Amino acid sequence: MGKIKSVKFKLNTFEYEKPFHITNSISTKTSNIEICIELENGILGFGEASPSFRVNGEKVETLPALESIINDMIKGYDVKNYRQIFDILDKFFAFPSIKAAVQYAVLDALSEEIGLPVYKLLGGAREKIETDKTVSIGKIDDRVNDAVKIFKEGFRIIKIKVGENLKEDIEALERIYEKTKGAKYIVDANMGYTPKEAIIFVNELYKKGIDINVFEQPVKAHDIEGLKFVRFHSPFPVGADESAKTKYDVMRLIKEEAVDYINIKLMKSGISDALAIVEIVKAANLHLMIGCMGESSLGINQSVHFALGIGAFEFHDLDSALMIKEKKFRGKYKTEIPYYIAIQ
Ligand SMILES: C[C@H](N)C(=O)N[C@H](CCC(=O)O)C(=O)O
Ligand SMILES: [Mg+2]
Repeated sequence: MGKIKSVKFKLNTFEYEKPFHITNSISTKTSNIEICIELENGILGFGEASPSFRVNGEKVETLPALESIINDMIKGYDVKNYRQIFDILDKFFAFPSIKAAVQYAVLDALSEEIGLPVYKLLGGAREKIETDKTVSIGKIDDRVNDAVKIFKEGFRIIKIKVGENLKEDIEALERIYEKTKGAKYIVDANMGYTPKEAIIFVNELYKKGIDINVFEQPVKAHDIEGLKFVRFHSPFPVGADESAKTKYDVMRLIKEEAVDYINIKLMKSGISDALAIVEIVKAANLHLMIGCMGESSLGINQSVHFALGIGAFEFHDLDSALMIKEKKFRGKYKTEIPYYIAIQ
């Protein structure tokens, strides 16, 4: 029987290879909750929550308290009826990373039970996706060296963090562009600019002939008017990340015509809202990318299967597992830089 017998939580901490510096935040480690669902027939399903206090107000230390509550609420449900379980987990909207990880563990257990990979359960749209890799904020020389290293490693989409110093950001972009011609760029300000600074930034780059594929979250999460202002004064597409957590956020962003791209992260939305957001964004004829927080390979596995299954994303920013020290790779996919490839 595919009925849930137990749900177990385990705290795992991973060190970043080097400090991960984005606007107003420097991380040296990431602490995640591993979820293991055991079915009555002994089958196991795994997921991982990588909570973000910065984005969702989730503190990792508080999350183990949910273990017994979630057990009480979903024990005895059959994973074949996973929509019933998703509806229950939707009530944990204040803990989106836990919602994501438990929802994924349910799909993983079902996948093991019926012998079909999760990406096939979700639609099997693609066999391969391309990821970017990220350059942190830092001294200009370090940012350029990091970008060149990433390019030489074989990545052709480079994510560049900006937002703490407009002048240095412009210089960094100019020098990175000179050394990585042929690459595509996602530039992420993580809410660091005012709307006016954001416009100066993109127009300076445009004048220098630098093309940006997505200008992600230039301004504060709740400044929807500011986002719209940037969108309509920017030569490049503008994306929402911190502004786009739930399907309701995304409906508002579309209504306000505030962005071109939505960055879906399972850690902000869970699987259930992420599925809804995909359809809403497609219906609005806008663009989708998928991103991550500080997931290890166990958590990135979730987004890889989601992206392969759904096949709707123009960009995949799924590099956190490439940025941390991990003893054992836990993904059910293959990595051939810059690609993540399905395994049957
Ligand atoms: C790691 C990924 N490339 C990334 O940049 N994610 C950030 C958020 C990460 C975090 O807050 O821990 C983003 O897209 O803003
Ligand atoms: Mg972002």
